[in-house]
Amino acid sequence: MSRGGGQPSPVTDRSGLASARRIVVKIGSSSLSTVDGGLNVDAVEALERVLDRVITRGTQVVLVSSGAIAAGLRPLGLDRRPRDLATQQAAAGVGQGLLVAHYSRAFARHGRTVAQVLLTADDLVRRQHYANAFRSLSRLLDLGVVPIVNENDAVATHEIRFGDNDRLAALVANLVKADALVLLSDIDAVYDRPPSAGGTPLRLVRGAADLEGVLLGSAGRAGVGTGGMATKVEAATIAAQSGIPSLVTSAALAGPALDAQEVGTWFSARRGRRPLRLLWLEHLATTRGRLVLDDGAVTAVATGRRSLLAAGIVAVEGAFEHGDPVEIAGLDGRVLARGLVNYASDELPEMLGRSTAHLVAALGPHYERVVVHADDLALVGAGTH
Ligand SMILES: Nc1ncnc2c1ncn2[C@@H]1O[C@H](COP(=O)(O)OP(=O)(O)O)[C@@H](O)[C@H]1O
Ligand SMILES: N[C@@H](CCC(=O)OP(=O)(O)O)C(=O)O
Repeated sequence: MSRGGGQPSPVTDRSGLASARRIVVKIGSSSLSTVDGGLNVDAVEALERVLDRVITRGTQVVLVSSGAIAAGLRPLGLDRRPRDLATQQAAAGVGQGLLVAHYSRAFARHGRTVAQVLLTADDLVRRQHYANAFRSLSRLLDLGVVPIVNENDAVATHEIRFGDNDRLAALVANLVKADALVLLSDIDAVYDRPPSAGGTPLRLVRGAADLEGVLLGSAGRAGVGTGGMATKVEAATIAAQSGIPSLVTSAALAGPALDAQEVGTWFSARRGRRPLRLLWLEHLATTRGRLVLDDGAVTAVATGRRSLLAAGIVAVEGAFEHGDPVEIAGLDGRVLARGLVNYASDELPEMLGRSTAHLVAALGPHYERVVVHADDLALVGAGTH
């Protein structure tokens, strides 16, 4: 889904943040937890003070807040983020309520109401679901409510999880047609190497070339954050592909950042933008298998942007159903695209390498000629600018 009417974001550099119409602000667990693992109520209140000021001057804010699992640790007697899914779900179930209770109290100090909005990946990629999520979030904003979004961790399974809220925030920014995405963490900027290795902050990222040689490490505080800087840069890239610029900075600098001061790392937006479904396919979908193509089919798909026909497929790997996401690779094993497949893995082997004329003769005139339609194909790295 593109931004409203395909209009580019009016925010082109940091200075635009001070007058943005609508922004998505994401805050990570590392900024919301105390050193000993509890929920940092001071941090919740500090963020509320900044956001209240921004909303008062006329910017609509959708807050994507992590911290459910972190907030659930202490009540469950856990001293670090659990590894297994069931305990993560339990911690999130306990922590999410506590987290939103703190936000409700904090925003009430300035007479504001918040709404908890829990999303799964499905809510953002299936057309009817995202229309629903868009309607709900838009209505909340129009009513002056601050939506507080998180992944629905208590029920999310490995298959359907975003796993990190950085990318969730980028998709939400696309969904609500935000002017900018602000990612708040425990570090003031993206550095050219992890902080343990020193390094210098990047001020501006215009595209992939500005990230060449940059080392993005894992989460800073063991047992709290999840994705580290890599998922923030990926989120900023997804947003850029949606025509939305991003700022990565620390929660401590949220005030100056939203007042458009020169802090953090600014990712400028790309001009063209891609539909939400293709962004999901390229960056988020869990693939179920792989189609291996001959060289001609690789060229047709990668260069010609053509649909994939059975004639160009030489092997099928994995077990998948009709409609599942699959990897599309060349004979050398390099993945060139991801796509939604029109056949199940057990239907394909007898079709491989056969021409369309042959298949029509064998399977009848109504058979689906295309194995992966061009509209359902996301070239890997295509959005890298
Ligand atoms: N190149 C880098 N630049 C900045 N931070 C980095 C880099 N590589 C790794 N990091 C780490 O990423 C951490 C932020 O990620 P994370 O802990 O997942 O934050 P959050 O909980 O806010 O999502 C920083 O504290 C830092 O230690
Ligand atoms: N949804 C999870 C957070 C996942 C996540 O991305 O955390 P973080 O890397 O701290 O932003 C939670 O609320 O605990």
